Amino acid sequence: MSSSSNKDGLRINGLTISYKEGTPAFGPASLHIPEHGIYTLIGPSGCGKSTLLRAIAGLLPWYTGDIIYNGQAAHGRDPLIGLVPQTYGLLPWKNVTANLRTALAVTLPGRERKEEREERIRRWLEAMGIADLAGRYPLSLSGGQQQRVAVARAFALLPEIMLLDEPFSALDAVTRETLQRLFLENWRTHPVTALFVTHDVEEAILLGERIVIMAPGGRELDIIDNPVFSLKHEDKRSSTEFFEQTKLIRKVMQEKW
Ligand SMILES: Nc1ncnc2c1ncn2[C@@H]1O[C@H](COP(=O)(O)OP(=O)(O)OP(=O)(O)O)[C@@H](O)[C@H]1O
Repeated sequence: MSSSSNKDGLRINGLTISYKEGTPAFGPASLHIPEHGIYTLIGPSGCGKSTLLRAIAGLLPWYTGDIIYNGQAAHGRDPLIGLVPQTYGLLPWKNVTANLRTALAVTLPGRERKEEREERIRRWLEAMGIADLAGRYPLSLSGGQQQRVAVARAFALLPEIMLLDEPFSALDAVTRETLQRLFLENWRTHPVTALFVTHDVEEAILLGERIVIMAPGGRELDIIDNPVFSLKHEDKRSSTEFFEQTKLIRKVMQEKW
């Protein structure tokens, strides 16, 4: 492998994922996300978005083709992957700090001193604006607060790849906008290679350097440059670029879905 491929990012080559014999739930399709890139993925219900994320996360062994990270098979080498699910995935019997502590203990056993780990948990809770909720239990938190915990937990793992499966879709519009901004601010300070699945065209435009539009069956991926991404976050929605990009994406969706 050449040394340039060591920083190649996430590469999916001719990937086909099937749950059982018969029609594949995804693919065959290919996709490349450069290291430290963030792409959003939008597609109709049932086209295989979650299936793709699960396969990248190593939770679905039934695939053909390659999932490669920085030049090496992702699952032989196990790059650290943070997954943010739609339904938070928090342990209800543990408080917020203990939820993060458990995730770190499972994922990075014995890799750092206790004080360092506790400090990192504290910093990420602060970065997500929930330091005051550290001792609370998940079921006493609102959906938006639980999702902040889930995002803090994913970042605290210091993953190489972050996969987000419609993490903000259950939230009201205002909470959702706050979390989009907060997520992006944190991603900019810690630019992990990320694939963010969403149903929402606006969210895809606000958060993706490039936008992947998936056709039914996950066999065709259109990858669209996104000039909106480089604008200041608070200026994005009112920009001409945002308006034009929305039109473009809707057009592709109408043609392909
Ligand atoms: N555990 C499973 N066993 C068998 N088939 C599955 C399983 N999970 C998903 N599928 C099938 O795989 C296909 C893709 O599902 P997937 O959940 O990946 O779609 P999606 O694009 O994430 O949908 P949505 O946007 O509705 O969440 C669907 O046809 C679904 O029925």
